[in-house]
Amino acid sequence: METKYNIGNNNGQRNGMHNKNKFQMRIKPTPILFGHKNGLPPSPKRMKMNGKENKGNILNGKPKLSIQDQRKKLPIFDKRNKLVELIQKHKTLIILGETGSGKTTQIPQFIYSAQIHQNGKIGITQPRRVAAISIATRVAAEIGQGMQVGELVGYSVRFHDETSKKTKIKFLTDGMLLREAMFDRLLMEYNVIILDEAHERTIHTDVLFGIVKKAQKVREDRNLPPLKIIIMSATMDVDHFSKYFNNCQAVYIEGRTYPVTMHYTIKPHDDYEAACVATFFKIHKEAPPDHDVLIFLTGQEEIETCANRIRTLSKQPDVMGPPLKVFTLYAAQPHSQQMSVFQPSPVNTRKVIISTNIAETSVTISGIKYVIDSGMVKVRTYHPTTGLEMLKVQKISQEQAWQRTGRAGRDSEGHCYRLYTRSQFELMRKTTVPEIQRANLCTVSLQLLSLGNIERCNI
Ligand SMILES: Nc1ncnc2c1ncn2[C@@H]1O[C@H](COP(=O)(O)OP(=O)(O)OP(=O)(O)O)[C@@H](O)[C@H]1O
Repeated sequence: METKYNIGNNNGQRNGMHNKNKFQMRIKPTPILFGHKNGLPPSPKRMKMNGKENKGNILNGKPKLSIQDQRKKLPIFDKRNKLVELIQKHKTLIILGETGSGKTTQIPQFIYSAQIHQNGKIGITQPRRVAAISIATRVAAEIGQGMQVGELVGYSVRFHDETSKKTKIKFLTDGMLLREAMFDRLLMEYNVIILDEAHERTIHTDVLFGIVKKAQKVREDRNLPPLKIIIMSATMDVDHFSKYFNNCQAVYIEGRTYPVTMHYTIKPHDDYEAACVATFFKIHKEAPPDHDVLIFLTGQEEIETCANRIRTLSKQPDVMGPPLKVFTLYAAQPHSQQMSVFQPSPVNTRKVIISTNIAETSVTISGIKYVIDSGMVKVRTYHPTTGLEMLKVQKISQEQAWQRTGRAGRDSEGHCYRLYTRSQFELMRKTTVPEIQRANLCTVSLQLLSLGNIERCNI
């Protein structure tokens, strides 16, 4: 089952890519085999079973279920009572569940319905604003009854606060919670704090681990309302986190929503941008029009170049495929442009989104059937000797690869094309280097200083 393909003319490409052969690539669809312990993706057997269960719920590749029925189909839904019981029992809990199993959208609602928050707020952190806003919007829609974001469910991201006195379920970026902690280090507004996507190990989340742990202890010592802490991810190192939180309990939610078929390249190749374009056109030629595509690249320039190539090539007479809408997604874009990727594409039109790792975790973009993973990411690195901060393009970790895969298979079965070989994947780091080990710590040190968490600081 090998497919060889090439696409035509590639005018205007970067890096001297004027050779048609550069667009040739062989992709071998290979079912992936994984043993599973720490929240890594499921075995093919289980994926198949889930596929069977869910097949009848798809219409032209899109779910035909009501939003409430979609909730009920999530793997997490029938574990609700057990989860509520565990959350009630433990002051700190780690929850692991496969991507798309329903952790982020459902657990805050379970806590709210069971009144575990005791009229305080439930705060759920996200590493990125796009995720915080889109999830708050989804949860408000799930609660329904004409619920608007900013009422019971709200969000707070830099320069934008969409909450009110009524807000009990508040999604916020980890940076915003850190900022709130500078004004109230015991975080008294919240009775439950969920630190989501813990595997990302952003500086803000790492610092928050310490802040919430301390706030919990001080509140306990002073007989103040208790603070419950929940740490969540699909791909984290449970033992490590459990040890940090005094050997707290961890629970694993089995099952994913829809199966994702994995495809690895047979041979390594050295131009991932060209490979992304070639893979996209293979899909574009063969897949039904309502099957949308998400491509992971590293940064703005690369993404815009790739978007322009796709737009240009799609207009060529010898390129087959339905009408196309090309979107880009990266941090420097205005908010409205970022959120436009969530708009459904017109009937019989394919949507392709080319994104940085903004779309890597937490985000559900309805209609995405295919993920193309370049295997690369741009990261901020700090050189202590020169004092310079640089953006460096490097290979992703296995954790990140699984998160990218998890952007497909959320509202129907999906495919993930990894533009690296299986052995290259196996050579990748298992986990991502925590940002705190590679970034400039000046800002965060000052924040901690203002919190009184650093007693002497020789900067
Ligand atoms: N905006 C949305 N539109 C359509 N479906 C959505 C949306 N948000 C969530 N869903 C559905 O809810 C499911 C659960 O999403 P949720 O974000 O809770 O999963 P998760 O377990 O937190 O995943 P991850 O670990 O990838 O963040 C998705 O797989 C999808 O089926």
